[in-house]
Amino acid sequence: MLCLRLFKMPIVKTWSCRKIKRNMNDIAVESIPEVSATSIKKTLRNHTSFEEGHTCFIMPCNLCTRKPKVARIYINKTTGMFMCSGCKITGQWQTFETMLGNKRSRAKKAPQDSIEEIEESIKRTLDDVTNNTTFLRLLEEDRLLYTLKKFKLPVITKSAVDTLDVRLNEKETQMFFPLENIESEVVGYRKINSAHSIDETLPTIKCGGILISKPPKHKDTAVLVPNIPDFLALLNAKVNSNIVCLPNGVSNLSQYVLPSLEKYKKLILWLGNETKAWEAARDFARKLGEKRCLIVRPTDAHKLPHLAESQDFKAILSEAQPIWHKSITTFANLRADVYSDLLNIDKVQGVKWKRFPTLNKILKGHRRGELTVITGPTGSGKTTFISEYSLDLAVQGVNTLWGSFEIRNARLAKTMLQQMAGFPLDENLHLFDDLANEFEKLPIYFMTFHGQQAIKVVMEAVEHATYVYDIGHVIIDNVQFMMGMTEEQKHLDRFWRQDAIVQAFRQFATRKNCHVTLVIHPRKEREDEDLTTSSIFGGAKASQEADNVLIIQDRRLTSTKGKKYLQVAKNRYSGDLGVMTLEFNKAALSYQQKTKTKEKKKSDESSTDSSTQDESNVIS
Ligand SMILES: Nc1ncnc2c1ncn2[C@@H]1O[C@H](COP(=O)(O)OP(=O)(O)OP(=O)(O)O)[C@@H](O)[C@H]1O
Repeated sequence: MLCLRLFKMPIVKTWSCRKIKRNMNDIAVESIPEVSATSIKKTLRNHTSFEEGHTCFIMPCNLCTRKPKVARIYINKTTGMFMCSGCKITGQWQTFETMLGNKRSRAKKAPQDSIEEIEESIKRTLDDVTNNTTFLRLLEEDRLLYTLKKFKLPVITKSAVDTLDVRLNEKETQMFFPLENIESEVVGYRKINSAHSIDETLPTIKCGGILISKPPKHKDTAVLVPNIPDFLALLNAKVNSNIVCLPNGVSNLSQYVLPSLEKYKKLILWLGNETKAWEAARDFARKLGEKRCLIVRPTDAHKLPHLAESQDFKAILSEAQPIWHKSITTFANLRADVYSDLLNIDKVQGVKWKRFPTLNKILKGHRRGELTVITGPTGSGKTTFISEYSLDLAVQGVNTLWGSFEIRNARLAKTMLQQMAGFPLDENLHLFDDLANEFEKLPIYFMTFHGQQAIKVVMEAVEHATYVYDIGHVIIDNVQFMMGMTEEQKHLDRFWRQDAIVQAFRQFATRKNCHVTLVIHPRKEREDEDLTTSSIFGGAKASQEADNVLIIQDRRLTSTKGKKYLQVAKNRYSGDLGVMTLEFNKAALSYQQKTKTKEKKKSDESSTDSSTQDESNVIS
């Protein structure tokens, strides 16, 4: 309860268990709409004419009463989320259906109170910023130079600054970049700080505003960059395309900004050379429609614009490559991919754990699109370990979705918080707020399922979250909680049912380029024997389909000096196998590997028994 209250967890009504909850800075509860592009089309056809855009269905808005011009409604093809360019109302597909009069309710109007609320919050933000700031372009040249440097922004020409309606507060500590919606109306600001804290979108990302260069270029092309400095560097270079700064950088691409990008036929993604940026480019392209996306390949010759302002930007943009390959392709088309894979071998190997260097040695890193299965005796610490392994990755920006069916989310969050802190929380309650604030910033989402669930329902929630939050790592603890029987499954035995679940997650991981970690209990085995890949419960499917198999082995029961360790029993990426000793720090609930001094290493090597000397034993 303490955790619930202090984590500001929203109270979730129980009308449906099909919810995903973000219990951190964004406390919105997202219900999972049961929609597909086909079902949306079918409903729309019965009511009105519509166009099919790259990411949305677009139709005139007959619902909004105060139209500035011809207002249009944009309906996301994947989630059914709608947004009106006139009154700015936005909501879930079910609400839209209700407004169309398709459901039980006969209401045919958008709820006026929500429209007023949205308009009011936009107006308040715009007034607030206008009243408390002046245009950056009004500064004298010397002062402008000084201010740009203070904000660590590229030094751009006065004529480039003149094209933007950027505003500066009186103290010259905050800058406000205008965000426009699809109708080129300013609907908010992106606020940056001279103290370099995290940028803020005002009033909310739900207004769908993006930062676009001015004046608009007639060409239907836009270059998408992750940061304001990149935006300014390209603006200064007068590239021949529109420039758009993504509101959340490479962290995620919100569905609310997709309508604002509908008008571009060609999008060039220039997101940078980091692993995260590289993955984001592929994910975002899928969301934006791969066929209209080109990518600036991450090579050393293509740094982000603000990192090397002397690069030939125009040449780099003209060499951007399509991300989409036809079903049949040739090596000539793949050549650029192969080259950049080889050039970025370290990044291709995945995100490295900070806490588990031995895992990096064996597995090389955590890669998208793979399936990891972890097993171990009951109570051996599977959840505790996976919690820390996923926390480590989330701290490094891996967007993570947890499905904890066995233990409550609040308890899991408490474990993670303690692992992040490294000390017992109950003895340090005075530090709680600071820690919780830090934890809230992590891209971790929790599914609110508890107890037995049908695989279909879970998969829908996982697919939805992956689209909306750009999830890169899904953890299911544990698979046995999806074995509940539906009518069609009654004839299948438990092994077959589990195989079907593993198969579903395998396909999901590959299709969505998302890493899935499944916790699976072992079969009943003799306690004095080590577990092996064939000890995993179910048929052979789990170990066959998995890219990585991790087993927690507990030798403490069979040997006086025996330890607990994690065995990598399968590793499809490099083939290396090995073990990592798990030394438990109860105060931190952590298995974090200690960095040993040379002397300690020497004395350990001479004293460990054969079963445990394998601290970082890699078998190639
Ligand atoms: N090496 C360890 N030594 C002592 N206690 C541990 C160790 N690892 C985990 N624990 C504690 O043991 C308890 C059970 O751990 P955990 O829930 O992670 O195990 P599990 O394998 O996931 O369990 P289950 O099989 O029930 O799913 C927790 O309270 C955890 O803090």
